[in-house]
Amino acid sequence: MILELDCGNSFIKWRVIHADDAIIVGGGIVDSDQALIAQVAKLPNVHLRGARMVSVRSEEETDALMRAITCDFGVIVQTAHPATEMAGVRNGYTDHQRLGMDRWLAAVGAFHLAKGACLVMDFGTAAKADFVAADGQHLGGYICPGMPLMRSQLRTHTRRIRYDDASAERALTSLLPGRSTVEAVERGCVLMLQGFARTQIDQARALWGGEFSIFLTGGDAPLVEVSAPGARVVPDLVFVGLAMACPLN
Ligand SMILES: Nc1ncnc2c1ncn2[C@@H]1O[C@H](COP(=O)(O)OP(=O)(O)OP(=O)(O)O)[C@@H](O)[C@H]1O
Ligand SMILES: CC(C)(CO)[C@@H](O)C(=O)NCCC(=O)O
Ligand SMILES: [K+]
Repeated sequence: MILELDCGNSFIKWRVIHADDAIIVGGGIVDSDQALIAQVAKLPNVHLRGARMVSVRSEEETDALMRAITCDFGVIVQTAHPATEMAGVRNGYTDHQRLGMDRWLAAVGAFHLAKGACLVMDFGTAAKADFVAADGQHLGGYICPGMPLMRSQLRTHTRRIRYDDASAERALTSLLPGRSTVEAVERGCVLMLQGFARTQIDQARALWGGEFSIFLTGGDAPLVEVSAPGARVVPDLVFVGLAMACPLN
């Protein structure tokens, strides 16, 4: 079995898969290294043969997690590294090392699945869009605050915006004009994300006409699905690219 890890800025997504057929044995989302180790250790009958990881955290944090996994589960952790080219995709950044590895792996994974031009949008702590042309050229992309960052900026920098997580969730049963603070903020931020998605799709259409695939990933992808008709929602898109970057067989 193989342990796969996607370390984002707020959460670590993990799963354990069978080495030969990639059948998923278990997985989850945790907010700390300790919680990750505890959850993986709780899975029954797990015999890890290896581990692979993508991280957008600092080198120190990434190394600490790698060491903890090696220490607790006895496997070496392979990490994905920046590349100028992989699986037919050419990195479009002037300095390829600067492109976030989560974006790169999602783009490579999407191009592998689409076998053609694709627009990849990832809605996590940050919202990201990346463009890969039909010939595999990555054209670059966009980064803006995602739902958690927009919401926390408003809460932090205003005095009268205060509400709890439970009311935030209730506020999103509709997107009509908000009639309370929580509704106004939560719905306003969702409309920002949806507007971001629509603008990216317009841009893809201007570049490629109708000939492209749209991929949505990240924890908040469901919030923008209605704005991207025909998009493929692939929650584990980064893992698709990760398996290509770190083959363990
Ligand atoms: N089970 C879940 N656990 C945690 N967050 C979730 C879950 N389901 C949906 N979300 C939402 O997903 C968002 C976080 O997305 P994601 O886990 O993709 O972020 P991240 O990987 O930490 O960020 P980034 O990829 O930008 O570094 C949060 O806004 C959260 O509300
Ligand atoms: C944008 C984030 C934070 C999203 O996780 C990550 O991809 C990252 O740290 N990227 C480096 C900056 C860049 O991609 O240009
Ligand atoms: K991520």
